[in-house]
Amino acid sequence: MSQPLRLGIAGLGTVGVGVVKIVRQQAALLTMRTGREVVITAVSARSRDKDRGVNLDHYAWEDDAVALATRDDVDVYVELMGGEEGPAKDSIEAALKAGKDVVTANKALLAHHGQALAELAEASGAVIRYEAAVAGGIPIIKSLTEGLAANEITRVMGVMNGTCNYILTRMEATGQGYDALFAEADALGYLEADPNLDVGGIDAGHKLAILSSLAFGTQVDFDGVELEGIQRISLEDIRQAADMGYRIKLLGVAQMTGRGLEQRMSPCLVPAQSPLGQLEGGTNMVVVEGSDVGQVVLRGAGAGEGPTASAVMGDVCDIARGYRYPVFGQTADTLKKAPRAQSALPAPYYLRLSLKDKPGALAKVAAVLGEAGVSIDRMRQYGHKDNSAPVLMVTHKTTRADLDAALAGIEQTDVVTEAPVALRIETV
Ligand SMILES: NC(=O)C1=CN([C@@H]2O[C@H](COP(=O)(O)OP(=O)(O)OC[C@H]3O[C@@H](n4cnc5c(N)ncnc54)[C@H](O)[C@@H]3O)[C@@H](O)[C@H]2O)C=CC1
Ligand SMILES: N[C@@H](CC=O)C(=O)O
Ligand code: NA
Repeated sequence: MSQPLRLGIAGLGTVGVGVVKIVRQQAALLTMRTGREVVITAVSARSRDKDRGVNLDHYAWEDDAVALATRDDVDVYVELMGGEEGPAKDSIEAALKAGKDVVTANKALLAHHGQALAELAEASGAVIRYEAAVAGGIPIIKSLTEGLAANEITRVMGVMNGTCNYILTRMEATGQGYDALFAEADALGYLEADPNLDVGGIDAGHKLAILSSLAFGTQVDFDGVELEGIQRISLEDIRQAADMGYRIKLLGVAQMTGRGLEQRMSPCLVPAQSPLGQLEGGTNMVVVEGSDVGQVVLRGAGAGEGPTASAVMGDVCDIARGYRYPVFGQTADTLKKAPRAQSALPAPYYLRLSLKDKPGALAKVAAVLGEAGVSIDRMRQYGHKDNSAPVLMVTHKTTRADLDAALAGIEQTDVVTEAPVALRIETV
């Protein structure tokens, strides 16, 4: 039998503890499947004394992640601390420079520094694996880099943030507000250290940027993702959408067009009975369209201890077996910088407006929409609060550019009491 594969794990939170448990509980299975014993030699986290429900006595302790990453008895550095800068970045760079393979769940880091890290890995002959970084337990990175490698990918889309899907579906099911649901998502281990990354759509945007690189052979371009979070979605929006046969999902879409790479992550209405519409709780779904394979749909747990640790350990198994390929599926020097493009594909939009309750207000809004070339399909005024009158509209198909022009015009009128909520309706 080959030498054991020795892991050094930095970060002993939700994911790190999950990884320790799998290494312990599945030791025989891991050896059988990889032909190598997989062991942990050293660990690191902020607090040594914290009770994490797992016994860490057998492992060496390092206070400093860089020291852990470069230890002689560590073959694979497993970074599970998180953060796009600081110890996560420093320690991964140190590991790569020392020629050690890296496994990480850190999408923020890869979204911001993926290209530089890929170049560093290639220069040192090391690999970086990151299945856990996108859609948790769903093997989407492996699917794109291996199973679908012979396809020209035309589109990648999906629901990629467990927290947002949990909050949106639980709001609908329980009528509760954000605060209570944050606490539930936290208890399930879904939240980022800064939950604004979740509800702001940023975490899902990081994931989409990584998938775009793999799908289209481009350098990761997180700043090119058009981002919108779920913070402005109210229970009222969820109920009105349900009433029309839709559910609201934080949906990411990336596609390469003749004009450039489109990447958008925003709350959208999708048909309630569609596969995306039926996703509950922390479940994610990724849809890939390939030139030869057609459409492939992957669904599973996008966050939480077990699913995320499962993905980390899948990467560890690949390294134990000796699978090695470039970080984004092709060498870093072949990854292109794609021009950015806004979606030109027209779609209907859901609009929720809060109008001043006075004569002529609605007429003014209708006029602005008309001038921008946005026509109204359906409209409903559904009850007054104080001096405002909530109005719901569904537009005919329109481009985002025309809609943005209309929204800007509406905000300039003196008849709205707050910025409109505009959600694309996807017929997926
Ligand atoms: N929780 C989840 O469902 C998922 C998490 N991830 C990613 O996995 C990584 C870890 O996430 P969680 O386990 O949820 O986080 P966590 O907050 O539960 O645990 C983080 C661990 O890292 C340690 N740590 C953090 N900053 C540190 C520093 N500066 N120096 C030393 N130790 C430090 C903490 O002490 C803690 O042990 C993050 O990159 C996250 O985005 C990815 C997919 C799913
Ligand atoms: N905070 C993330 C964790 C997994 O990536 C999420 O909720 O999806
Ligand atoms: Na994954």
